[in-house]
Amino acid sequence: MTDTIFALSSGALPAGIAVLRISGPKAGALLADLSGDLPPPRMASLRVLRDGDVMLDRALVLWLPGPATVTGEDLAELHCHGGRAVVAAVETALAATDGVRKAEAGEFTRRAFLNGRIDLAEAEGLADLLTAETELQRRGAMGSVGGSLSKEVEGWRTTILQLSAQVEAAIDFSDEDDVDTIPASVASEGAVLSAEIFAALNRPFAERLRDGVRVVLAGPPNAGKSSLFNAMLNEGAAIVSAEAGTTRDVIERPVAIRGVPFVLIDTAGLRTDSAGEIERIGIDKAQAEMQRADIILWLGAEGEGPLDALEIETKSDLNRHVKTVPAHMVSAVTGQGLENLLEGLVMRAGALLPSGDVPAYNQRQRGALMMVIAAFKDFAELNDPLLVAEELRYARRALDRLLGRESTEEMLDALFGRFCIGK
Ligand SMILES: Nc1nc2c(ncn2[C@@H]2O[C@H](COP(=O)(O)OP(=O)(O)OP(=O)(O)O)[C@@H](O)[C@H]2O)c(=O)[nH]1
Ligand SMILES: [K+]
Ligand SMILES: [Mg+2]
Repeated sequence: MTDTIFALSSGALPAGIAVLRISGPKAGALLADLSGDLPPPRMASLRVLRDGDVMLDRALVLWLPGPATVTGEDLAELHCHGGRAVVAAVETALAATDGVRKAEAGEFTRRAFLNGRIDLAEAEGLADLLTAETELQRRGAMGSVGGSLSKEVEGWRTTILQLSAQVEAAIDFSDEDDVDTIPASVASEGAVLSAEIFAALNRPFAERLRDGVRVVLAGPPNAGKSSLFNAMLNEGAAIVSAEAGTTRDVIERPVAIRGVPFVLIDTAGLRTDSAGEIERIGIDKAQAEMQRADIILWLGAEGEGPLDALEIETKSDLNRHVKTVPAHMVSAVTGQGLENLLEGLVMRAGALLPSGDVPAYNQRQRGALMMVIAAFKDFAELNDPLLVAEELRYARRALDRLLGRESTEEMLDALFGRFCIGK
């Protein structure tokens, strides 16, 4: 029999309320033992919880019989007082029963998946949601949890099944030794599907929301990179001084600007002459960061930075007007132009990040979509229906894997390990 699992599903203790969730075949019996009777299903009831003769707490309890629950199993919830001793006492009482134990990280969600309550893409979205720190990340993850990603993939899967049916019919109706006609519609519909999936692969990746847009501040020594970096973060993270070559190491800070996740990166000033050994290493690192950057703020002489960099005129309080057409003029001292710069970055990030309106695919999911495209690649040239049927099966299986209908234990461990205990 499956273990019955329990965990604290609410936040860290002490807290106003602690929600203990129990899932599995013994959930009902445990609840009845603790609260004296099994309360009516799906209604919050106030009960005194007891372990034998010992009163543990007065709690709001919920009895949610399966399978129509989040885990697909019998479920009970105890809304206790959020003291450490109270929760510890209730947990000890629960664990005393055979076949009942504390849940592992992500185990509730894993059961929901195994019981078909959510598919794998939704579980991944949920993992992202629990770690989301910005509003945009939350909306992106909602796209998976709400099932818009799964719906899109389901649509492709249905098309593949229909194509398979057409090919199977062609095989059935042809003569034994003359199996070489594939309906023209199969090739054309296959090409349309393949193009659609290709377009989806070209959307911004789901990971981009988690990792943030990388903005690198670059330019010669003393251009004011570290000063601007500090001003944008509103903190003194980087050392600023009048000495050229102050910054050596790369300094990076994640920051949410208007709900959009960014990583700001301060780098060593670029120069070839008079740089000592340590500074030289810093310059190499700066150049590597510029390669990786999504957006480069160029604080050096106009036109001397990378082609797609944003020309920034710094120290605008000094009224030097050294650039003819700067994208932004800013002063780290007075804060002039700073808001405009941040606004401009948010606008630029829009094109680089998933919008939340269209599904975004993560690396694992993109791998599956690539396999579908590979299966469709030589479709038009294959005139053996048996081969085409095989390719279609392969494509369908790739989508099944995407949705988790064919998943390995190893992959599940990796995914559900990302969750915290109690989820
Ligand atoms: N007036 C004025 N001075 C600034 C401004 N920003 C930076 N400075 C000054 O310019 C000098 C260099 O600033 P940093 O921020 O250290 O320049 P950096 O580009 O990081 O220099 P390195 O790390 O050495 O490459 C310091 O003396 C700053 O006080 C500004 O907006 N206005
Ligand atoms: K400096
Ligand atoms: Mg610096």
